Amino acid sequence: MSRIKTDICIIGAGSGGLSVAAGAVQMGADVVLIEAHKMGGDCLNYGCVPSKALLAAGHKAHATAQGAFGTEGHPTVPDFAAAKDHVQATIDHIAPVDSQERFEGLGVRVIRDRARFISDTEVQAGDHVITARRFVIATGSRPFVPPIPGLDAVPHHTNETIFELRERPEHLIIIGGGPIGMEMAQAHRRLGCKVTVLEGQEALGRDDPEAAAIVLGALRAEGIEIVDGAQVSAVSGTEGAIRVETDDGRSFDGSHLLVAVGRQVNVEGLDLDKAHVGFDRRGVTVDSGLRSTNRRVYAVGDAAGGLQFTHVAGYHAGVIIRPMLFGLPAKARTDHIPWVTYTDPELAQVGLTEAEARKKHGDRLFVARADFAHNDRAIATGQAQGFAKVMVVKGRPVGATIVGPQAGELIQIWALAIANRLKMSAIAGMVAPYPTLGEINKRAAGAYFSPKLFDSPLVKRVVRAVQRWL
Ligand SMILES: Cc1cc2nc3c(=O)[nH]c(=O)nc-3n(C[C@H](O)[C@H](O)[C@H](O)COP(=O)(O)OP(=O)(O)OC[C@H]3O[C@@H](n4cnc5c(N)ncnc54)[C@H](O)[C@@H]3O)c2cc1C
Ligand SMILES: NC(=O)c1ccc[n+]([C@@H]2O[C@H](COP(=O)([O-])OP(=O)(O)OC[C@H]3O[C@@H](n4cnc5c(N)ncnc54)[C@H](O)[C@@H]3O)[C@@H](O)[C@H]2O)c1
Repeated sequence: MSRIKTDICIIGAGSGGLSVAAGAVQMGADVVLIEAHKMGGDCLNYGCVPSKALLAAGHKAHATAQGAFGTEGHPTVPDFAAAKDHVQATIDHIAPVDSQERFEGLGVRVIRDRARFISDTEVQAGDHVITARRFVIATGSRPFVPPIPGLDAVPHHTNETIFELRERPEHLIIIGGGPIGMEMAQAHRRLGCKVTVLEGQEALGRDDPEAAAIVLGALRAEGIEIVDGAQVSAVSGTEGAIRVETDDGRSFDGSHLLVAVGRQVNVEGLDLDKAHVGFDRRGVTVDSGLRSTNRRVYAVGDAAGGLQFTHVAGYHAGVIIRPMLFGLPAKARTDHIPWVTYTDPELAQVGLTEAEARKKHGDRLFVARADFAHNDRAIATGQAQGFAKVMVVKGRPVGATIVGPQAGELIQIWALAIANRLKMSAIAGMVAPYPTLGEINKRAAGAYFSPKLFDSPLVKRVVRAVQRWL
């Protein structure tokens, strides 16, 4: 048994753990990083990266099939295996950034084994016992596979296996209409599969309903069957002939099954009780500074039990570096976190949705809105569908929703504004290049000011008075 003493011991080399390790070691801390499986975690291997690569392959196939503006479309059956080659090539391209070699090059000691606490101050991983001043739990999450009768006996995929499938599913049934379900639905549809999404409540139910309706309408128009209120209650059959039943007595037949009904955090097996670290099924119990019930132990990313996104894991890393390295206080905010569903059209959100803002701020809320139908660039590119709406309270944005082309890029200015508590005037005062999709944000800011300027009797009186003197 080897004994190692270090400043910071991180469990999990996914988005969160890698960000803490890179930051801490480059600022002079002694760092041990423990990974049981693949460097890069979910995002690189089974999540963001393969899903966006598969969507990109689907979007290309779709654009080729469609043609546009006088260029003839070529409705061929896309090469599904080639799309998977693109997925793997994308992972391979990015992997060196997350690799053991890179982190060892930075000075991190990387241990490839499963870690568990053996006391308040010690973690064991294989033959190593690591004593550290601070520990970081960055163990992420895995797909939740619900106890649906029959499911364990029926071949099914999760995000951990679907990207390996090289033969095109004839008819993919997806249980769950969240972001994973909808992104995978469109990628597979555009790569030539028949797709049915069975959603127990409402598809994209966490998003603004008006924006979600635009995405769902577009997906349905491509031929994806999306069934709301379809709570799956039983599954039967074999590969190629799968039957899914819902609790209202309906049944759906398909060739393949993908389960995408949410995530389960990886906290079991860590022996957290031996370190007096509290947890429940949502994750490690943390305070606003991401510190657990054991003051030496922090949690970041999916394991911290909040929003589950790669950029949140990265943000968490920045938050805990301050107290761990400098002894300074830090708090994690959630009000400025954006998220994007990368369907076509994209759906992006930061801060409060309209409904949340209405509930929190009541009559003080002003919703400033602009439509892509009036955005010249969107018209020129044939993408003039969707909108931006900005929730404004006392002259400052508290939330923004964008649905339409490149919504994920366009939301960033509102993420900046909310993070820095900028006023709407900061956006309205910006000159946006013409013609860009980004003008929609300036126009939304303008929509906030225009009633104050154009509908105000006071402004009109002042202008008339000044005109007499000029
Ligand atoms: C299909 C899909 C698509 C997604 N798309 C996006 C997206 O577009 N944008 C976005 O922001 N987010 C996306 N996400 C979410 C994102 O992948 C996660 O939020 C992110 O990976 C969380 O990072 P993490 O560091 O907390 O955990 P992970 O990346 O899961 O890393 C945790 C690591 O800890 C290791 N580990 C666990 N237990 C132990 C142990 N006991 N000892 C040692 N190592 C251990 C695991 O092997 C893993 O490598 C997507 C997720 C999925 C599933
Ligand atoms: N673009 C992105 O940033 C992105 C993409 C994919 C995933 N993610 C992350 O991964 C997380 C998990 O995504 P997800 O889509 O798996 O989960 P989710 O919790 O967002 O959605 C799961 C859906 O499954 C439904 N459901 C649950 N049980 C069901 C049943 N028995 N029958 C039918 N429907 C059922 C739920 O009502 C819900 O709408 C997301 O919350 C997000 O944090 C992010």
